Parts: sequence; structure tokens; C-alpha cells
Amino acid sequence: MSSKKIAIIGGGNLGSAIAEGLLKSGFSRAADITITKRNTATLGSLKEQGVNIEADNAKAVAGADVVLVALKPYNVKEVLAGLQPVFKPEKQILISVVTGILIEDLEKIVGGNMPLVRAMPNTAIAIGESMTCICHKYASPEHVSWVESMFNQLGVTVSIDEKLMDAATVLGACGIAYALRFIRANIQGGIEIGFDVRTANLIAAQTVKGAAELLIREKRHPEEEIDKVTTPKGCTIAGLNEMEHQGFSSSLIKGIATSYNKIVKG
Ligand SMILES: NC(=O)C1=CN([C@@H]2O[C@H](COP(=O)(O)OP(=O)(O)OC[C@H]3O[C@@H](n4cnc5c(N)ncnc54)[C@H](O)[C@@H]3O)[C@@H](O)[C@H]2O)C=CC1
Ligand SMILES: O=C(O)[C@@H]1CCC=N1
Repeated sequence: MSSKKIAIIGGGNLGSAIAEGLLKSGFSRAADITITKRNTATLGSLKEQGVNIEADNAKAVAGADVVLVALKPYNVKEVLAGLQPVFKPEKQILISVVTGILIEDLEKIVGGNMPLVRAMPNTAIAIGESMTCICHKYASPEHVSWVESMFNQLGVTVSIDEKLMDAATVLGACGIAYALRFIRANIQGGIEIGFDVRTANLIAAQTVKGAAELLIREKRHPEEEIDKVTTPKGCTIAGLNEMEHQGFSSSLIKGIATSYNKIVKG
């Protein structure tokens, strides 16, 4: 368990998920987490678990060892600029999970040589199953090790070059939505061929989990595992080929490129 005090600035979808994950993993005590939001009414569940709920960002930052920014990209610069006098560059670590905000942008806002970390987790962080990509500047090996140990408690972490951060946002963070849409389509198909929605949901989700675990645990390439399922003249290859005729892989690749272009071109 860490004794560092963590202030999460922006208690929305991701900020709340991170607080949930920190509590569930046992990495932080509830009393060591402060989460902020302008309207704190929606943070009741975290409050009940003992997390400090705060509307005043400056107060939260002043009492923190680690400041984790989970604001929307459009208001992050303004909010952080207002907090500049409260930051303690020599004592704090700043972690931003904000899409498209560069370390260079953070540096301009906070000033000084504050340890700066960009992290790109996904919403599975709430249950300790995030894929989190990180990069950093001005962070000592101890800082980096602490940040990695935090995100490792909340899933799997990989260090990447900052120029890949937008790609990480698409593949890792948006990827949760792509995977869920794939599962939803499976559920819809499952209902059409006879299952009730609950059973279809369970079968579709567990099957996707099993497929992912085959890659993660066995370190295999997907096609190697697909070959084991596709009986010659069988139903799997018939269905797979029909999916490809309808543009399955192509639509996913185009969707990924579209998400990426939305980040880099606006
Ligand atoms: N939702 C996701 O799956 C992921 C989101 N991100 C990034 O994380 C950031 C947050 O995303 P979400 O949580 O989805 O957005 P969100 O809109 O749910 O959360 C932002 C929160 O900040 C609060 N807020 C606005 N102004 C504030 C202020 N002055 N002080 C304190 N709180 C304030 C809002 O009320 C809101 O609850 C974004 O930059 C996004 O790009 C990154 C990875 C995954
Ligand atoms: O859609 C978005 O803009 C954010 C970034 C990653 C996930 N959600």
C-alpha cells in the first residue's frame, strides 16, 4: 500500500474509475485519495467508501504528493493554469491522462522541472484490468517506479515514446468501446440464433475473454489460434469469410484510423 496522497482532478468517468481501482486494489487508503469535481453530487459512492470529495481544486492539490489530472482536453489548460501557484514542483508528481495534451503543454502550464507523466489507461482501470501506456519527463527513476507500480496494481503498464501516445489512446482507451461493440454484435447474433440476452451476454463476453487470454498467456498470434477453430468446410470458416466479404477487418482498421485522425487532425 502506498502512503502517497493522491489528488484526482476531474471526477468523471475515468477519474472515478481510477479512484475505484485504487481502492479495490488496496494500493491506496480511501483517506489518501481526494477527488474533485465542480458538482460533487455524483461522487456519492466514493464518498461512502471514505474518499475525500472536494470542489476546490487548489485545496486538493495543496495537500497532495501526486496530482492526477483527468479533465476534458478543452478545459485542462485553463484549470491547470489557475492551479499553477499551488503546485510544488520539487515535492509533487503530475500525471495527466488527458488525450492530446503533450508533456510540452504541461511543462508550459506548470512551469519548472516538475516530474511530468502522461498516462493513457482505459476504463477497465476500475476493476484492475487497464492497459496503461506511459511516458514521462523530469521524473527520477524512483518517480517512474512509483507511477508504474501504481498503474501495475490497476492492470498492465507499458512505457512508450510520447509520439505514440495518440496511437495508444486509440488502441488502448478507445479500444474498450470497440471491443464492447464487437461483443454487443455477438449478443445480437446470439439472440437471433436462440439465446436469451443474459445467456448470450455471458457466452459472448467469456468467449472474448478466453480468446484474449490465449494471446496474453500463451503469447500466440491470433491467426495461429484461429487455425485451430476453422475445420475445413466447417461453419467457422464459412462465417469468418462472410464477415470478411462484408468488410469486417477493413471496417475495424478504418475505424481505428478515423479515431486516430480525429485526435491528430481534430
Ligand atoms: N473515458 C475514457 O475511457 C478515457 C478518457 N481519457 C481522458 O481522460 C479525460 C477525462 O475523460 P472522462 O473521464 O471520460 O471525461 P468526463 O467528462 O467524464 O470527466 C471530466 C470531469 O471533469 C470535471 N470537471 C470539469 N471542470 C472541472 C474543474 N474545473 N474542476 C474539477 N473537475 C472538473 C467534469 O465535471 C467531469 O466530471 C479526458 O481528457 C479523456 O480524453 C483517457 C483515457 C480513457
Ligand atoms: O473519446 C475520447 O475522446 C476519449 C479518449 C479515449 C477514450 N475516450
